[in-house]
Amino acid sequence: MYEDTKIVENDLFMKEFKIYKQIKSFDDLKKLNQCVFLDNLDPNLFNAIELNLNSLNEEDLKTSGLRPFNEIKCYELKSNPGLLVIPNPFENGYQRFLIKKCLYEYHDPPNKTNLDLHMKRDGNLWTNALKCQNFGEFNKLRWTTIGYHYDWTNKVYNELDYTDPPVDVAELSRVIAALIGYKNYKPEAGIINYYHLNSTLSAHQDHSEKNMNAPLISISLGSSAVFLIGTTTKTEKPVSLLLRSGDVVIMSEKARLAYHAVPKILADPEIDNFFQQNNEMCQSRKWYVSDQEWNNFYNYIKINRINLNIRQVNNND
Ligand SMILES: O=C(O)CCC(=O)C(=O)O
Ligand SMILES: [Fe+2]
Repeated sequence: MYEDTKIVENDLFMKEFKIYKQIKSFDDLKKLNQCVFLDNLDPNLFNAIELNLNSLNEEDLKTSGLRPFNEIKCYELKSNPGLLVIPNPFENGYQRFLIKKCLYEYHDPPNKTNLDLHMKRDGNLWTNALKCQNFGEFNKLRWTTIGYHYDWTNKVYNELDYTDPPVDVAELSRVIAALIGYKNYKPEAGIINYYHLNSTLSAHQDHSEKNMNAPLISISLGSSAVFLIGTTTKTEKPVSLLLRSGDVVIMSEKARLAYHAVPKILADPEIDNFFQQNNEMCQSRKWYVSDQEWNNFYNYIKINRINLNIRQVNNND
């Protein structure tokens, strides 16, 4: 999925990728003055998209850790129709839970990780990480697959290699899909990407899914990423978006097959803001993560990024 070795003449996507890869800090990024920050969207670049509760009710949003309906905003990038962004729609504190799940649980067998390609598991990866300085082998974790496990060699989803996606991820993605009008969305596969500050993800299209009509839903957690979103050709200059913890990107319709990439991960000077929780309100929620428990997850996530990427693979009957 991630390899796109096609050499293209006049590759403007690559040109941008190289510019952003060299950036060292948030200040550098701001000086460049080209990357779109989602907290202050330029109406010349984005259209507001009307969300719809459709078959949902406020309670469905609440159980998925989302804010009340009227507080969730969605925008479409005018230059790339179908590319939607939902700037952090989560309740305060809910991101702690998602991060905990990605670090502690979602990589457990039968889910697969890149580490399984060359080592046998010996207990839970995160429990082992905490016994080591600086998380030890856990730093080598690059991806976990859920649902239909992706076969990276043959670039297909393996029909026979399926485990139900985690319920919280499945429910959350169904709710997000419904809000943008996809009432029958089936979250059938997912990739959880784990990035260090010097990781990159090169330009690619996600075209292994049989179903190209269902949107691809992507949730950013932890450190920030410069995300490049282009069109179906690399000869067009991509737009760069800064994705911060909690931001949701949706690739739908014409943007479903757009080239995209992550040239840069940056430690976010405002990262603490995304994980604050109102303890009185949150303690009753099933997703509550106490400050004490949060500490180790926080130490990892302040210098790493997690991306949860959910797809429908098959066509609806
Ligand atoms: O990390 C991201 O934001 C994008 C990940 C991605 O494109 C993928 O997993 O296919
Ligand atoms: Fe992708």
